[in-house]
Order: sequence, then structure tokens, then C-alpha cells
Amino acid sequence: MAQLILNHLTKDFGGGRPAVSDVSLTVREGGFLALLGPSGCGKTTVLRMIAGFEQPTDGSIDYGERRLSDAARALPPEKRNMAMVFQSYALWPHMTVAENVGYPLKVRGISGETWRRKVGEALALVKLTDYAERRPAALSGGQRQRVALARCLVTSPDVVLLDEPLANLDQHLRKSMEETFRIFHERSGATMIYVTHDQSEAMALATDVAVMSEGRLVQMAPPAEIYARPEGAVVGGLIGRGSILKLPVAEHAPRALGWPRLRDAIGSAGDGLRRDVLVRPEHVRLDAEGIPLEVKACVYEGERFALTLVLPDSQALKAYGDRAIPVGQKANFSISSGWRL
Ligand SMILES: Nc1ncnc2c1ncn2[C@@H]1O[C@H](COP(=O)(O)OP(=O)(O)OP(=O)(O)O)[C@@H](O)[C@H]1O
Repeated sequence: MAQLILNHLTKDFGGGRPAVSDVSLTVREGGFLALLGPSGCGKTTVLRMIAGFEQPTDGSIDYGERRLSDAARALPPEKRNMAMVFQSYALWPHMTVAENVGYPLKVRGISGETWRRKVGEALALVKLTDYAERRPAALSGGQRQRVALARCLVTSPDVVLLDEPLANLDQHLRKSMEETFRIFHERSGATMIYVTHDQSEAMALATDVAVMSEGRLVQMAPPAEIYARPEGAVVGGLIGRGSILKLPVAEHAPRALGWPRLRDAIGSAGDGLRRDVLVRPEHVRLDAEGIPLEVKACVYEGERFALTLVLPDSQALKAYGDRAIPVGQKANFSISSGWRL
């Protein structure tokens, strides 16, 4: 086990802006990195460079002391001891589950008892022991994805690359697969890099979250840190369900803003420069001492109500409530904290 190091990694396909620009980050040993960002920001290209399917045009990738690739040379994918799981499971339809899982071993010349033992262990980990002799066509989507996971686990890779592996699954299955990934990560000790559109998935699984935008790395931090202290509107808008308000706060104001300062900013009609302030819905609460805000929408979400409130200058503010408030009605709210982006 070692650190995976991306150093000024760049990939330019030659069509305008590079797909990946100057990305430097270190994935800690045995870490679980979630790579997040809007469509087209370069996530898959980073993953493909790590796997060895694309060569960087600049910068380098190292695994510990070992140089995997740079602009001059690249270790072929099969020499990297990595495994990649795709959104489409890419199982061979004519092979059984066990044969699919054991295929990478066969390619490496492993057969007989060792083959059976390793396949058995991998299938047990993803709870598919009883399905060993089935063909992929006779499996559910979640089971197929678990076969793909077992196939990547069977060779004990140092690094596992997952490209939106849960995108085709329904909400319920995604939750149970998240658990499988967590166990897989704990037991294998492999470094995992997980590309996803779904930030809640990323927050649930990752030791670190990296957010990309337009080919660049915008921020990388542990999930709780990136949630509490996002850098800029891209990260603030992507992580969690906050509202980004434009408020007149001074440049030298602290990043974390308390209620008195927020109340003054919301109440001020000043034309001064407005800055992006992120307000999390869980920090907005009904408060007799607060300011009256109109309820524009109230949606029942099962465990709570999601409210959309309107500030005096018509900006929308999301909040949670434990009871319904009729649309059009005003109630007093305060905001316990905001974060200047
Ligand atoms: N082989 C290629 N040739 C030319 N351009 C490419 C190639 N692969 C990717 N790109 C471009 O590079 C940019 C980044 O693509 P990439 O697939 O890495 O984004 P992504 O963040 O994974 O997007 P998504 O979330 O939609 O999958 C896009 O503008 C894409 O069109």
C-alpha cells in the first residue's frame, strides 16, 4: 500500500480547454476518494489516466515511489495492479458468475484450488455464493454490479477505480451497495477512487472528497470539512442542499457569519458589493425573535417538511420544518449560521 500522487496532471485532447488542467492531489494510503463535479468537468478522464487508458499530456501519476505515467512514458494498465468498475457492468454473458469473477485470475494463469478459493472468497464478500453457477442474464442489476465488484476484488488490487458504479440502480439498491462498498474497502485495504454525480453517496462513503470544475481541482477535504467550509460557489452549490444568497457582507467579515450579522445583511437595502453566502437549511429555524419571511413552498419529505422562504429582496431561502406552514403565510425565522463562500 502506498499513496497515489497526481502531480500537475493535465490532459488536452486538443479541442479548446484541456479536459484536465493541472490537477495535483494525494490520495492517502488506503483512502477512499470521491471525485465530484458537474458533467464534463474531467472526472472520468482523471480516472482513465490513473488506470492507464489515457496518457497525460503534462504532469505525472505516481504510486508511492513508482512512476505510473507522465507525458513521456506510461506503464500499461495490466502492470498497475488496479481494477476498474464501470457503470455498465461489462460482464461476459456466456460465462457463469463464478467464471466472470475468476476471469482475471485465469488471465494471470491461476487455476485449480487457488482459483476456486479466491473466487469463493470474493463471492462470499459480495454475498453471491449461492449464485455462482448462474449467468448474468438471470441476475438483478444490483447482483450484476456485485459480480463486477467481486471480479475486481479477486486479484487484490492496490487501487480500485469506480466510475459511477451505482448510476443504474434504484435508490434502495444504491443504499445496500454503499454498504457493500464500505465493507469491500475495509476488508481489501485498497485505495479507492469513486467518480459520482451523487454527493450524498460521496459523503457517505469517502474519507476525502475532491470537487472538480472545468478540468481543475477546486477543493479536496474530508466530507465533514468540505460540507462545513466549502470554497466558492461551485463547491457550495454541489455539496449539500444549501441556498447561496447574495448579501452585502464586508470583505474582511469572518467566513462563518452569525445571526446578528446575517440579520443586518438581510435587512440592509445597501447597494454595496454583495457576496455569496451559503446558508444550510438545517441552520434556518422558526424563531419568535427572528424576522418575518413568507413561505413560498412547503413540501412533505417524509421525515420533515422542506420549505422555500422568500427574503425581503425576493431571494429564495431553503429551510426544514417539523410542521407544515401554509404557502403565502409569514412566520418568523432566524439563521444560526452562514458561510461566506
Ligand atoms: N477521447 C476524448 N477525446 C476528446 N475529448 C474528450 C475525450 N474524452 C473526454 N473528452 C472531453 O473532455 C471533457 C471531460 O470529459 P470527462 O468524461 O472526463 O468528464 P466527466 O466529468 O467524467 O463528465 P460526466 O460526469 O458527464 O461523465 C469533456 O469536455 C469531454 O468532451
